[in-house]
Amino acid sequence: HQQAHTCSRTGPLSAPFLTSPPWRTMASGEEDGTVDEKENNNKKKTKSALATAWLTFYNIAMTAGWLVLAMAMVRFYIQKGSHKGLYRSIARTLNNYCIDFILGIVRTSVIVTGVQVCSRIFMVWFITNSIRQIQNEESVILFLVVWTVTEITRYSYYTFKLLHHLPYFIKWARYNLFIVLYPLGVIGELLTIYAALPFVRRTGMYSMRLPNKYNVSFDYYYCLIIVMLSYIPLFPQLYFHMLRQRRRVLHGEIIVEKDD
Ligand SMILES: CCCCCCCCCCCCC[C@@H](O)CC(=O)SCCNC(=O)CCNC(=O)[C@H](O)C(C)(C)COP(=O)(O)OP(=O)(O)OC[C@H]1O[C@@H](n2cnc3c(N)ncnc32)[C@H](O)[C@@H]1OP(=O)(O)O
Repeated sequence: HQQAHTCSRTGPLSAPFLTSPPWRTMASGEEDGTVDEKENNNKKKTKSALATAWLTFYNIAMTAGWLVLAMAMVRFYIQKGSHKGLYRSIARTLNNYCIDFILGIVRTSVIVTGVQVCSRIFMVWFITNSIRQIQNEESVILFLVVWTVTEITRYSYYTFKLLHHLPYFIKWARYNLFIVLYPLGVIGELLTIYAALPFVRRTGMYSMRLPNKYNVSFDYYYCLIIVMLSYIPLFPQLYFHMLRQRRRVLHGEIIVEKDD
C-alpha cells in the first residue's frame, strides 16, 4: 500500500481523480472496449483537462496576488521610508491570499498543508489583525517578507509545472530557499506571538473568566503559550517533509511515505 502511494505521487498531476491514470483505461478502452468504456474515458479526459485548466488559473491568480502584495510592500517602504503602517496597508490583500484552497483537490499532504494553513490563519486573523499594537513590530515584517518570497516561488513552480515549462531556477528556488526561509518565518511568527503576550494578558482578550453563564473558563494568554510550544514538535515535521520532497524532486530519490 505504501509503495502504491509513493508511485501515485509521481504522476503528472496530483488531482485525486487521476490516481487511476486515464491513459491506462484509454488504451484498453480504445483497443477492445465497449462504447460505454470509450464514453467513460472521454468524460475522464474532459474532467482532467478541466482540473488542469482550473489549477493553472488558480496558481496564476495566487502568484499574481502575492506579487501584488510584494510590490505594495516595496512601494510602501520606498514612499514612507519606514515599516510603520505597512501591515495596515496590506492587511486586506493578505487576508485574501493567506489560505490555500486546493486542499483536497491535489494530492498534497493533508496534515502538512493543514498545519501550514492553520498557522497562517492563526497568525493573520487571531494575532496580527486582532492586535493593532503589534502590527508595527519588525517580526511582522520578517514573516510577511518570508511568506511572500515563499509563495511567489511555490505558486509559480506549480504554474510552470502544469504548463510543462518549468525553468530550473524556479525548481531550484522552490526546493532550496525553504532551508533558510522556513526557520526565518518561524522566528518572525514566534517573536510576533511573544510580542502579543503582554497585551493579551493585560486586556484578557478572547478569554472567558469564571463565573459566567456557560461555566467555562478560557485563557487566550495560555493558549498562545501552548501554540508557541506546539512549534517544537510540529515545525521539524514540516521541515523534514520539505527536505524529503527536496531529495525526491531534485535528486530523484524514491521516498516511501506513510499515508496521511
Ligand atoms: C489553531 C492554532 C493553530 C496553531 C498552529 C501551530 C503550528 C505550529 C507549527 C507550524 C509552523 C509553520 C511555520 C510556517 O508558517 C512558516 C513559513 O511558512 S515560513 C515560509 C517558508 N515556508 C515554506 O517554505 C513552506 C514550504 N512548505 C511547503 O511548501 C509545504 O510543504 C506545503 C505547502 C505545506 C505543501 O506540502 P506538500 O509537500 O504536500 O506539497 P507539494 O508542493 O509537494 O505538493 C504535492 C503535490 O501536489 C501538487 N500540488 C500541490 N499544490 C498544487 C497546486 N496549487 N497546483 C498544482 N499542483 C499542486 C504538487 O505539484 C505535488 O505534485 P507531485 O507530487 O506530482 O510533484
